[in-house]
Amino acid sequence: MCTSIIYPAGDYYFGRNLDLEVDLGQRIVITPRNKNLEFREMPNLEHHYAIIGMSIIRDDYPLYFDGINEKGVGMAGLNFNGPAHYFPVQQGKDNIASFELVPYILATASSVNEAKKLLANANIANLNFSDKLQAAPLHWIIADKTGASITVESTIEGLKVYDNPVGVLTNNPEFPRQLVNLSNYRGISPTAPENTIAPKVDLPVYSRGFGSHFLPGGMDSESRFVKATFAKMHAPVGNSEVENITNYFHILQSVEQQKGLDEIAPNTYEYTIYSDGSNLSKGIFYYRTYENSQINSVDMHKENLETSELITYRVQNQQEINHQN
Ligand SMILES: C[C@H](CCC(=O)NCCS(=O)(=O)O)[C@H]1CC[C@H]2[C@@H]3[C@H](O)C[C@@H]4C[C@H](O)CC[C@]4(C)[C@H]3C[C@H](O)[C@]12C
Repeated sequence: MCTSIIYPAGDYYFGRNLDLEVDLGQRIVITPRNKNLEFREMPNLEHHYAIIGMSIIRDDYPLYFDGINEKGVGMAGLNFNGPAHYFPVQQGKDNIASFELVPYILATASSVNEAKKLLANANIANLNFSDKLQAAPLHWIIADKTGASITVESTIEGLKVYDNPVGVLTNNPEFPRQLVNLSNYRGISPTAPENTIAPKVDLPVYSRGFGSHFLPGGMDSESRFVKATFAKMHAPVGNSEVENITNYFHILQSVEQQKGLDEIAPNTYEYTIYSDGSNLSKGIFYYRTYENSQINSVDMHKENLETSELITYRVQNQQEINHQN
């Protein structure tokens, strides 16, 4: 499972938890402005916005899981197994393969509004990157540095682009159903509720945190959607970049998957392989991993973005304990 959020704190911070049972060997990849990006059914992009994010590289192509661009647009692909449906190439449409969608949008959109325009005539084409890397069933969240956010879902009914008023995405079911389900938790609150069930009976508030007594805590997608929304909506705004990115990771940790809790096959468990988040205005990419709780960062603007070759950083996966004696 995965969870993606946009967190407002003066600047906006965007990223995700990547939950899976295997580490795919991803790296932090910067696609500079002059890296020729090829698309199966669309014209090549020789010059475009620079991108930074988590990705694997195959045949010199960045297969981004999530990322942001230099204009402050962020995008993440999350599993959508079941409802996801991609279509044959269609004449008269902008045919984009699912694995091309993140690089395509981030290379060309400077805002969520521009992304919407690009998607207006899009068809997510059922093309595989290769026999080994077949199309993954995904849906996507796109957000920008103004705080705008949309969800993109290609189902049997066609391509849907929804405004995302909570700035959260997890997995199944379809996005409108996640919002309907959220209504069930209208009463969840950081403060203790009034006794409305039996006002004349003394029902003591015997514990702190009463307002979130009915907050779901499961690993499933609906539970994470509700919990991440609650955590995000009530997260404080810090006074510095460090405070803000610290708050940001606390939100994602509220829906982190610990090893051993989500068995997807005998003795095989899904877990939060990495969490990442970027300051959309500053172009700084932060991440932690399951093994390394320290927050690491890569600033895209410290690289020469006018170049034409992919730039990669190894994911720091080693835990460094600060031994104090
Ligand atoms: C599995 C990842 C999503 C994590 C997630 O949502 N897990 C929830 C599982 S579930 O709901 O509980 O079943 C997705 C996110 C981005 C995906 C990758 C990117 O789309 C880039 C390429 C695309 C290729 O077509 C397939 C390999 C791949 C490298 C994808 C592998 C995999 O599907 C990734 C890594």
